[in-house]
Amino acid sequence: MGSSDYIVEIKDMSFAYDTGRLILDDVSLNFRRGQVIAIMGGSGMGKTTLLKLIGGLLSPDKGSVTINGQKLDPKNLQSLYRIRRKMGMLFQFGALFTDMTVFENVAFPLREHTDLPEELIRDLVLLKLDAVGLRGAAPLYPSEISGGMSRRVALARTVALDPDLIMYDEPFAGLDPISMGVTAQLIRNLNDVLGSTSVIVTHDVQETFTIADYVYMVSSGKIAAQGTPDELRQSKDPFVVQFVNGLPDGPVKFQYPAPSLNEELGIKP
Ligand SMILES: Nc1ncnc2c1ncn2[C@@H]1O[C@H](COP(=O)(O)OP(=O)(O)OP(=O)(O)O)[C@@H](O)[C@H]1O
Repeated sequence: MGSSDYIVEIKDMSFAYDTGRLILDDVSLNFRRGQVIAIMGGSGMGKTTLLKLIGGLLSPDKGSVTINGQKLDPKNLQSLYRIRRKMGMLFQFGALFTDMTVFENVAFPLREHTDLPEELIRDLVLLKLDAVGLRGAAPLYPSEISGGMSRRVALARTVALDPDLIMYDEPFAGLDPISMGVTAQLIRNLNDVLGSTSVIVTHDVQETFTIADYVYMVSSGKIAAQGTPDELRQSKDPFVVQFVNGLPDGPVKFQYPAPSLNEELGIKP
């Protein structure tokens, strides 16, 4: 473990894809150990890109990402794999392997990355499934369980190797309100039980504010606001007010920039 209070330190980082458009523009953020951190913002604001940069799947054009005191260096693959081994990533929907049982899905990372004996794998898988309330579903196939249950199995699989840092991309997408609440509480509980740090990328203010310790709001490549959920709820910043209350128009415009409608329809004023 690094000595710093922060498991992730991002310093003056900028990133553009090949198209050249700057997706992240000189952002700095630090994730404190043990916390649940949310990254929020509208569609296409670069949230998933940020997770990929933290996971070392992309590398910054400028600035640095430090995990557990070790700077990510895309050229040093060995170090990258070692760091990544302590990360759990659940990317959008986290599809399960449909030809494997629930048990085998959760066992998969253990079999891939460890040489643990079969009895120990069995115990670890059952413990993880128990933590998400699905020990009884171990012999079932993904086609035999609901979407909400599949998400919980994917959570169990993500934490199978006891990661220090768990990243979730849109963990609530496509879930009914009850499953959303269950998933949110599970993310919080798994984080606390495992003593890890969790990062959630999401649009969902309601669920996120109930479990997050700290929230970053991303807009136009910058950190537009940050704080605890309480601080953000009380903020008078028009961007934060619009986002927290889900208002259709505000500093973030409902209309994509365009000529006036009259002009475009050829209507003379
Ligand atoms: N491989 C890529 N090549 C070029 N541009 C990309 C690539 N991946 C994403 N982008 C662009 O980068 C921007 C940020 O994408 P990203 O997926 O990080 O946003 P996001 O905030 O996670 O959005 P959403 O909430 O809709 O998933 C978008 O405009 C997207 O079109």
